[in-house]
Amino acid sequence: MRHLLPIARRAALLCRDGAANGRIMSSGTTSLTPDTPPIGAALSRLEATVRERLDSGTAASSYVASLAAKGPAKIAQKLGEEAVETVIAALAEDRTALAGEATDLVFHLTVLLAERGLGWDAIAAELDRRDGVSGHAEKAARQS
Ligand SMILES: N=c1c2ncn([C@@H]3O[C@H](COP(=O)(O)OP(=O)(O)OP(=O)(O)O)[C@@H](O)[C@H]3O)c2ncn1[C@@H]1O[C@H](COP(=O)(O)O)[C@@H](O)[C@H]1O
Repeated sequence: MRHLLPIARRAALLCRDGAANGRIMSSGTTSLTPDTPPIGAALSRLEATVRERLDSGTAASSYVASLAAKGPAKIAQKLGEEAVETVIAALAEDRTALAGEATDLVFHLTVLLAERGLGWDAIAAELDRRDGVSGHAEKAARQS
């Protein structure tokens, strides 16, 4: 179900299932599971595990190691597949599916970043650098 080919079937299932229940938070975002750890802690823990698997995991016992053994192009392909599935879930207005697919997406991005020698600290630094800079203003500065 997670491959690109059956996407139409998956989209139909997602549409049939309809919107999932979600708890609306004061920020306007939706939490499906209360009392979860901060995202930074979750990403750091995942990154540490992924790095350990890339360094010393075996394909037989580790999905990360088995994916890495197929090379960066395969990791990138999986990331692309998960991106498409995330879009499908979003358009199906199924929050549970969207959270699951977005998690798959973030997981595979973590693997790709780590395999390329990057970690979430680099992304955090770039987000921090961009903080408060309007996208419109940044684009206008680029064009002038
Ligand atoms: N978060 C995840 C995670 N999310 C998704 N997946 C796996 O990602 C794979 C992708 O899904 P697919 O259905 O597309 O996989 P597939 O059909 O086997 O893919 P291909 O045949 O196309 O390669 C599935 O095997 C999922 O189980 C994950 N595998 C691992 N993790 C984390 O990574 C850690 C290390 O995992 P291992 O390397 O397996 O020990 C785990 O402890 C988790 O924290």
